[in-house]
Amino acid sequence: MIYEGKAITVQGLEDGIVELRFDLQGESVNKFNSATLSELDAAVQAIQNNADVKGVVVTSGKDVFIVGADITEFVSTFKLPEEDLVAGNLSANKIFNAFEDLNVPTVAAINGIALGGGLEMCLAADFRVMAASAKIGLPEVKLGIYPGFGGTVRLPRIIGVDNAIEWICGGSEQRADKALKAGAVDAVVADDKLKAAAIDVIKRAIAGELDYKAKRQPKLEKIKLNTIEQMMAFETSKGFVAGQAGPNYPAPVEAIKTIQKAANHGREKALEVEAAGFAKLAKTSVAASLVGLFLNDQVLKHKAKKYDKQAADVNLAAVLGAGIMGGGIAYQSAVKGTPILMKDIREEGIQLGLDEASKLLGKRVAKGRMKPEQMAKALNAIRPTMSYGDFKEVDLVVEAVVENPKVKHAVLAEVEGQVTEDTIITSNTSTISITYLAEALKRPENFCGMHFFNPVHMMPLVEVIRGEKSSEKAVATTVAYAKKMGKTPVVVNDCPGFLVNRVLFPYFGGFARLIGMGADFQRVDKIMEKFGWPMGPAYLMDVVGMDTGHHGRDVMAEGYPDRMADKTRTAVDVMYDAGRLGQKTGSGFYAYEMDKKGKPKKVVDAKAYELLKEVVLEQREFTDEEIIEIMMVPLCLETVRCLEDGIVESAADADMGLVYGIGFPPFRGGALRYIDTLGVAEFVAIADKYAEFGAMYAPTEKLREMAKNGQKFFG
Ligand SMILES: NC(=O)c1ccc[n+]([C@@H]2O[C@H](COP(=O)([O-])OP(=O)(O)OC[C@H]3O[C@@H](n4cnc5c(N)ncnc54)[C@H](O)[C@@H]3O)[C@@H](O)[C@H]2O)c1
Repeated sequence: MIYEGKAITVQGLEDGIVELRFDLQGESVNKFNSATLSELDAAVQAIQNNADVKGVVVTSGKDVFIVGADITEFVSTFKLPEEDLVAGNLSANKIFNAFEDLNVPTVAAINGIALGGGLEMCLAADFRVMAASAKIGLPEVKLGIYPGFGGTVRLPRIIGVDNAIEWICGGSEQRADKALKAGAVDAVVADDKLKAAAIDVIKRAIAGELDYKAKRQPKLEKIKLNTIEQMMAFETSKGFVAGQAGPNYPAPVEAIKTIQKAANHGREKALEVEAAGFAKLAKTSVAASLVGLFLNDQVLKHKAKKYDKQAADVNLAAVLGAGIMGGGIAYQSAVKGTPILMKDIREEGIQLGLDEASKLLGKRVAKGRMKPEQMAKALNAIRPTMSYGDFKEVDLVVEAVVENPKVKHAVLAEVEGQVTEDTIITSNTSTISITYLAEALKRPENFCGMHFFNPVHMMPLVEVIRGEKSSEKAVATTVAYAKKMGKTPVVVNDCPGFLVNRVLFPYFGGFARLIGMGADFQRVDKIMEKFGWPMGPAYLMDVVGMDTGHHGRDVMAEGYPDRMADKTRTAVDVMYDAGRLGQKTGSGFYAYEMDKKGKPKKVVDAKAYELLKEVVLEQREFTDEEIIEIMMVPLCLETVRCLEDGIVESAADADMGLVYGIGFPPFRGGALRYIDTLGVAEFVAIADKYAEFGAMYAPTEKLREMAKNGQKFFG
């Protein structure tokens, strides 16, 4: 054994060839944490000091090569001053350089996945052999940063600038065939031949058949493009990538600028350019938010896993109501492998649900993401019915009939009489209290909320709502079924609107207030879209449907009369009364025309402005910033209340619910992260500016305490 650490070992194989093996003790995958990096330093030195070594094969003892950096370490690292971050990257790079500069040939044997720092390790080797099933990539931009272990330097010098920009700015994983074609790897072999093939490459390099020094040289030099070629490559891609990423995600464009700035330098200087740009990105609030989001997602996955033990199997599900939601739920369940009965009381309802499912499946087939026979199988897994015939076999029911408490009470009691004593019954209600709905049931312990978002196949969130009497088994089974459907479940406690709608309605409340004070809804939409929302509030209301918004607002007003009951008629009342329900009726705040692809396209409609005059009570001037504040403060404060009231268990649950459920701008991390970014004290001061607007804008006592004590939601 030449070197033995907790993450890396180096030992002789045959004929002077050594194996440098990554195998992080106590973990299921290899990660490039700081301890592994120090071990790499020591391992490379041990190889340098051993005159018998003739070649190095880098392998992994796990199913994957290296999944990337240990992102949990980013939180504290990114808090360091910029110059310390630069110094940290440069000293890490010294280790990779020392490996690259070994006076013997090196090869990486890539199995499973090699991402981020994992791929950067491979790029520092002379040769790369890849298993056919493996994937490689540099996904750092997804965290608001770019590669910092030499990826922006080595990759363009290996696969060319255009390819490197595509890989780094897209952040996606590349399959072996694409990696080979781009020249990122030298060979692709069957998975079980990987190590043998890598050893063979090293033997040929030792024998002089393969010139490892010639292979190494371009990585040490400037990029081989002349001035005009460079301009073409960099300037064109900058425009394109900026357009794709949008102004709120700076990392991809910064990556291009870095490659460009370093293009005419050799390795050492180029790495300095990379480190400087990396440190700048690491200090942005975008990086903090996206890293936070990644870690919050891990927290949720971990929590959901804990429910596995108590969950019962769901081999057959049923959905009541084949409407917009019921059709979507049936599709999602079937596509992910759980057969489902779809019951409605109307024949045409069932047909609509089936049509929607086959349309979605057809799209997947057309995009090559599904084979026709898989489509047939999924369609067969949806069993339409107008009776309770097979309900004795059902493990879990999702009730998705109209949002009316009386109808829901009747339907829930009816279905309870048709299923077994163990069947879990859930409701997809958007706003009605689960504890209240449970009053219709003989076995309320078997009941909880399972709140999907529209469109079901696209939206990642499912709120699982624990009513007062819901058993852990009911919650656990629902969480497990949501996971099986490919969704991210967040468990919340019961209250009107649960987490997501409880928070969303105050946001609409802010919107109503703005309209009442004379703000132009189109301007509000534009500002909020620039802020990062997928659509502004007026457009969103049109998509959700004015009837849903109107009804939901009433339920919320009843639940939280102090802050959510409107004192005057609002823009939504006006639209609703005029029958302008939004996209579904062809007009709402906007009018809708069909574009060439048959999708509704919004256009300005003077009639809407005419109608709104009734609710415009004054004419105030607003800056863009004020509009953002008036919209965001109520949403953020309600999120704080949900946390304080124990509706959500943690800040991570709350923020992920908002990002996954209503498309809260991911680069802002969620409502609580947004407050942290502004500073709790600054946020409280902003809210206090609007004290005249009443309880919806009033910070809680606890938040004021946090502001006073300099506390944050995330450490
Ligand atoms: N549409 C959304 O954006 C959305 C989002 C989340 C949750 N929800 C909730 O999902 C539920 C359904 O909403 P939707 O938008 O799909 O409504 P929808 O009107 O499109 O569909 C309701 C369906 O239920 C059927 N139905 C009525 N009574 C029934 C009964 N006794 N048995 C079986 N079927 C019956 C109707 O025929 C209709 O097909 C509501 O509780 C709603 O609040 C809706």
